[in-house]
Amino acid sequence: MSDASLAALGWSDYFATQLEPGEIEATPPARLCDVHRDRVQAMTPDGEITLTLPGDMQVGNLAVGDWVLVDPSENRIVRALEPRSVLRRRAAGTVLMHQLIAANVDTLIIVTSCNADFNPARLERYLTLAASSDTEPLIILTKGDLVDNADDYVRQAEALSPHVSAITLDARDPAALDRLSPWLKPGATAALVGSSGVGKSTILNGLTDETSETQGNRKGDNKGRHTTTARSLRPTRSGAWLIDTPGMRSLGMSESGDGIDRVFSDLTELATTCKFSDCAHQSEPGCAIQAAIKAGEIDADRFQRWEKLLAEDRYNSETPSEARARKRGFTKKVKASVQGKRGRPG
Ligand SMILES: Nc1nc2c(ncn2[C@@H]2O[C@H](COP(=O)(O)OP(=O)(O)OP(=O)(O)O)[C@@H](O)[C@H]2O)c(=O)[nH]1
Ligand SMILES: [Zn+2]
Repeated sequence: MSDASLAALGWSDYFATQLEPGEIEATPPARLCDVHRDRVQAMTPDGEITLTLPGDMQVGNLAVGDWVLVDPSENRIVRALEPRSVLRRRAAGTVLMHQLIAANVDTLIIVTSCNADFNPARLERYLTLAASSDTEPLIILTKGDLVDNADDYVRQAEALSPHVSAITLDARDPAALDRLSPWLKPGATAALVGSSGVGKSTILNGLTDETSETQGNRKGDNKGRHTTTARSLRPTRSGAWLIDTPGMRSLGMSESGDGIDRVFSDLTELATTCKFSDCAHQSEPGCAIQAAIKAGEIDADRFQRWEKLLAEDRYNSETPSEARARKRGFTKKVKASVQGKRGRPG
């Protein structure tokens, strides 16, 4: 197995540095392309394999996109490598739990359209999701062909945060999809999120090719051997990978963590210069936020959306017992304990 063929699957130094000497030969790496309750599928430079889990490992701790080390004699996972990024959602239950949706995603492609779906608050939530999961956000504004002012939408989208790129296109036009190539280099991994009907399937189908030969085929092997195209991790024609699972498509934005601080880094920073450290940015004397709004330096609507996201994040990060306590009226006490948890991993 060559480093080049592993790199085509998304392998990088980030994973190589987690290995002990000799480990890569004894227990070769594989990348998960399908995670089911009873079975895990993985890609290797030699094709796709079905893996079993060791007794002390639960399938819930694995996600599509993860790298694992495999005992080749039994096709059994030995251990999972630390992912570079993780997308997760809050799971229903009595304690605060998370469900893993995808691992090792480089770019979170946020899809919206240049019309009724365009909504700054919704986009900020997705940007927050990208920031809290260590993925790079890219906003795609579809249906640019249906409006005269597509560039206005691009400007509005890029104004949402100091750290975002946006492009507009007609998702049905294959030539337009070529503009995504900087984010879809060989070995790179992307995932698409967005409301129903904005064009996610159109983009996915435009970038992938069901009949293309997959990794198992080598040059010179003309036997026509085709490995099954992975369903959840799909290869693009440019050699990148797209994660497409039902969980990914319906990924909400309830778990924001420190992502909000990163998307609104300019406001977070400005707030540290308010006179009072617990300033609510309403009518306190010496409030830097209100002063900046008055001076026209920041947009009042954006400030309101920031406040709303922070309040929602506090609410969503409550465990059921904290929620009961809040409802009983111990608001202050709960708030303090919930705030202490912000930004904690998993
Ligand atoms: N004019 C135009 N139509 C588009 C564009 N992108 C998507 N469409 C159309 O919009 C409709 C919905 O697109 P889909 O790709 O199915 O949307 P989706 O986001 O996958 O929707 P769900 O599967 O419900 O999540 C289809 O009829 C597409 O042809 C675009 O850029 N321009
Ligand atoms: Zn203030």
